[in-house]
Formats: sequence, C-alpha cells, structure tokens
Amino acid sequence: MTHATAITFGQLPAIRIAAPDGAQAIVTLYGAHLVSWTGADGGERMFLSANSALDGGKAIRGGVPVIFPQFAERGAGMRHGFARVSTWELAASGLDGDTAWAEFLLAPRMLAEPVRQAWAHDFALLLRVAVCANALSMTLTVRNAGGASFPFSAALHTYHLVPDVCAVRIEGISSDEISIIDKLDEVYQHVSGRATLATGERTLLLEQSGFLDAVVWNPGAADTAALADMADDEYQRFVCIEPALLEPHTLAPGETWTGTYRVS
Ligand SMILES: O=P(O)(O)OC[C@H]1O[C@@H](O)[C@H](O)[C@@H](O)[C@@H]1O
Repeated sequence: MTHATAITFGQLPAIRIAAPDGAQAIVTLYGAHLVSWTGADGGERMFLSANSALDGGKAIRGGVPVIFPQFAERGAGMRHGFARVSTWELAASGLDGDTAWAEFLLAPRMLAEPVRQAWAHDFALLLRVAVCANALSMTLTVRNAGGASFPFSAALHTYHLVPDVCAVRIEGISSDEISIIDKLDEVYQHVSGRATLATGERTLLLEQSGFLDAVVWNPGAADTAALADMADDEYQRFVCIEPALLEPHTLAPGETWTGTYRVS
C-alpha cells in the first residue's frame, strides 16, 4: 500500500494516509478536514456525524475542522472562518521511517472570489497530518506572504469519538477535572499544552504548542436537536477538545506562526 492515496469520501476528493504499521487517516481536500483516524490497533478515534454534509456544500460535522482566520463569531467574518469550507491542495506526502504524512496547502488563489475579497490578505496555510502507531500529529503553519500585517485566530476543532460522553474525564486543561453533565462550551486560556482524555475506552494524551488555549464543547441534547447535521442522540458519542489560538495573533510580512498538536 502506498503512503498517500487519492480516494473519494462521500462525494469529496480525499487522501488516505497510511503508515506501514496500519495507522491511517483520511483527509478531504475540502477543508483539509481529517474525517477519520484509526490507530495501528485498528480502532476509529474520530467522531463523524451520520448526518454530515459530505458534498462540499457545508462544513463537515465531525473529525477535525481547521478553524482560520476567525474563531466562532469572534470577528466580522465567516463563523469559524473560511478554511473549513475552502478546497485545499495536496502539496506533498511521504514516509519518514514508520510515519506516513501529507501536507495540504491553502492560498488566496484557491478561495472563492467573495471569500478572497472579504479577507484580502496574502497568506499561505499549510496543514501537515502524520500518523504512526497510535499517534496522530497535526501541524498548522500560517505564513504572511504579503506586504501588510494581518491578525488571525486558529483552532483544530477535534471531535474525539467516545463510547459515552458521560464517562469522559479530561485532566490538565483546567485545575479541576472536566466531565460532561450536559451542554458544555468552555474556553480555557493559556493552558499548559498537555492534557489527558479518558474516553471510557482508552486514555489519550493531548499535546499542543503554539496554540495557547483550549476549547471544550459538547452541545448536549437540546442544542443537538437544533443542529440539522447531527442526529439527536449523537452528542453522546463525542467531545470536542480544540487546541486554539483565540486572541488574534498579528503576523508581520514574511513571518510564520506554527501550531502543533499530537494525540497519542
Ligand atoms: O456549528 P459550528 O459552527 O461548527 O460550531 C460548533 C461549536 O464550535 C465550538 O468551537 C464553539 O465553542 C461552539 O460555540 C460552537 O457551537
């Protein structure tokens, strides 16, 4: 099996990244959206809603949406930014030892015209996705390719698959252990960058750098009922823990910012 294969996921062109040990990830070019991650042990680790659009008409509900250049409604632009609803390109792929990886690129020339006009900055976004054994690494790089500074926020909005959200325990993000009783939508600023997620099935180590903050989200029953792209009981099967850079970071011309994230 080659390490990066072009496939179709739903109706979307996608890349399957496969390591020799069996670890795999699938990333759609729409959004550079990781929609599946299986460890070498074969277990799926990402939630994807059964009701998600997979046709490029609406952001995918599940997996790892790339949030850029705006978080949620903290700004005048598109909710959670345009990166998750834009079509990226596969820039490169390879195998480093046992690790299979692929890099995805988004640049202004690839944006829909109204989107490009609404955020008229010259940038390059690069997302590197790598898998090996039971670890997933994602690195997001933002480069200012233009002549003027711009501010941005970013996040990797990870939907971790869990057997039962009530059994979830998260440590290392807040001074108290986090559990989910009902709806939770909480921002944690300046986190340590090292946390654990006990899913009830396994304990994952979550490591982040560059991303200074974390957001924990589960919509609970009431908000899920209002989400057209999520089945009513699906909130029970995921928790979002999102490495995030919430306070807009200003990049000068020629500068780059890098956020790293590893789940193992
Ligand atoms: O429905 P969206 O745009 O994908 O957003 C989902 C959630 O994303 C989270 O990051 C926000 O904190 C929530 O407030 C929001 O509801």
